[in-house]
Amino acid sequence: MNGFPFRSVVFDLDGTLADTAPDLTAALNHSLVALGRAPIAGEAVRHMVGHGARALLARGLAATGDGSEAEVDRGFPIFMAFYQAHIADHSQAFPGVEAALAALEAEGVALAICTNKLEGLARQLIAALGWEGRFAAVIGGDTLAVRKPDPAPLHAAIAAAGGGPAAFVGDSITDTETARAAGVPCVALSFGFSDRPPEQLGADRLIDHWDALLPALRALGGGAAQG
Ligand SMILES: O=C(O)COP(=O)(O)O
Ligand SMILES: [Mg+2]
Repeated sequence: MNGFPFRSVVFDLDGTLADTAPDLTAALNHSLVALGRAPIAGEAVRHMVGHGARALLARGLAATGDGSEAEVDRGFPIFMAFYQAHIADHSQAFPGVEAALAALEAEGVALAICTNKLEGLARQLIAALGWEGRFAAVIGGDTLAVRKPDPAPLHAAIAAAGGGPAAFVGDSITDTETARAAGVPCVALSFGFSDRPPEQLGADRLIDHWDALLPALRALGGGAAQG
């Protein structure tokens, strides 16, 4: 056992490891315009992310008119084709991510991802950001039969990373609810895509920059962290 309190740390993807809002916004607006809708401002789209591509499209369609399943079915292939072709045109890691991941690796901590992004899209994005092979597990929204806030995907990510003590790092209420349901301590970022004030996420620790992650994890300790 190393001196670090956690053996594995699991990360959310959109709004946590990477600012993917510009490319998600472009894909959503491409789809909306193709269906004869008005585009939506990027700032509004940010807060619609976190439940997967279909949910983002459903929210965008509902905000601009008919949000029925039939409309989502119509728009989904349009969204997917565009997003897959432009998944990392503008998406990038948040400042400090690389240094924090390297510092955790230097502590011998295993890294994993638990996202509601479709696993295929998550893997495509991870490769585009140069992170292929860096994460012991990538659990997406369609990897299991359930997705966040169900605790199963987080448990699966922790198990694939070699087990606990584990902590989860995310940006949304979905992430903090997932962590609570899983009995895993949670650090939330204040600068992600949350649709509510970050102080209301109910995280064990809230950080304003990735530079603060390791001190927050150390302060959090491993006592309650069973994966
Ligand atoms: O909504 C998505 O595409 C996924 O979002 P997440 O990575 O924050 O879970
Ligand atoms: Mg997120």
